[in-house]
Amino acid sequence: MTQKSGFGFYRPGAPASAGAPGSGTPAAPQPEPETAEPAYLSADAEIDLAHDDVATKVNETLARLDNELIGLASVKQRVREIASLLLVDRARERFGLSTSKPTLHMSFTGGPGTGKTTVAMRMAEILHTLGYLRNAKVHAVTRDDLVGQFIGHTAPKTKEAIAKAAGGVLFIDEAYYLFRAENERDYGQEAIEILLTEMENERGSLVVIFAGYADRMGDLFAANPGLSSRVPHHIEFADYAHDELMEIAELMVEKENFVFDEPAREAFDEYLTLRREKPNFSNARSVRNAIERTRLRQARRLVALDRPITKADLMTLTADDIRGSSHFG
Ligand SMILES: Nc1ncnc2c1ncn2[C@@H]1O[C@H](COP(=O)(O)OP(=O)(O)OP(=O)(O)O)[C@@H](O)[C@H]1O
Repeated sequence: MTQKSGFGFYRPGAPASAGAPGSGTPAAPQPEPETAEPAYLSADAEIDLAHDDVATKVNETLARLDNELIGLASVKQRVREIASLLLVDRARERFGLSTSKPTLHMSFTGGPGTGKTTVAMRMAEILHTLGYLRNAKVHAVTRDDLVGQFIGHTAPKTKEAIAKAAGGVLFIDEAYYLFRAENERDYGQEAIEILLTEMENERGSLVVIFAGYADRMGDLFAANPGLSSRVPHHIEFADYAHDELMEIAELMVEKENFVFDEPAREAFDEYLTLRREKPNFSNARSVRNAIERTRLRQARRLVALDRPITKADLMTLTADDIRGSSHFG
């Protein structure tokens, strides 16, 4: 038989549910509860891992991740693996099978605009659904939010950021800036020490994700072995290939109820070739910015038209809208 009850996250050691309140008749003196033994499932109970309420919600989030992000096959695979591990842990706990509490701190390495923040948001949802986090919030910070300029300023700043993230995810973007090899007395080290303590103490209610370029993150972990040992999950985000960036552009355009006509598609393809060679190219973020500027040029073109406009006009981004970019200059 498939058990369908009690899908709230069940932690061994937590008191068993008190059950329904009384029927209204005067309460007879209740015997002392014997022990607060958790109500584990019986050995012959079954759990439908693929379809119970929690698994269904997790699968919905994974499906959303699949649909909203083009490519990233290995990232999606890693997220799926972590979710599966936690679903199985949860099932084991319900049978009273002891499982060590997982450490869920992570590093997301990769260039800008490769989807790290978006995946962090979905990860937070999954961890919340599975009961590992109290909420699904991601509090994103950078060095400046954690490290002060003067002595005594760093600890309160770091603690405040941790307090804001409590119960959810603390996402530290460009985390390697916390470590400055050239300056032993840099206050970043103080922030790292506090993070380390809180990552251990708050294991059940805070997940820290360190994000940034892989090589520089490697330096941070190499210089801080204590940090490295507390971050067991490493997920790598590759730069997108040209065709993936085209697909990302099409997806973004479609989501906003726009279309590229065929010449616009060709123009955007050329734009990408030019833009990728220039400095500060930021993968999908650059694509999003380019589309926003294209929309500005479309708007300028439409308001200048000396004829009434149609729905198709409002939806269509043309080659001219794209070729107005300075990158074609
Ligand atoms: N694979 C993808 N498919 C579709 N959209 C994507 C993809 N990757 C990123 N995006 C979009 O690009 C934008 C930037 O992504 P995101 O902020 O997640 O990246 P990031 O790696 O955290 O970047 P940064 O470090 O620059 O903040 C977002 O609008 C996101 O939705």
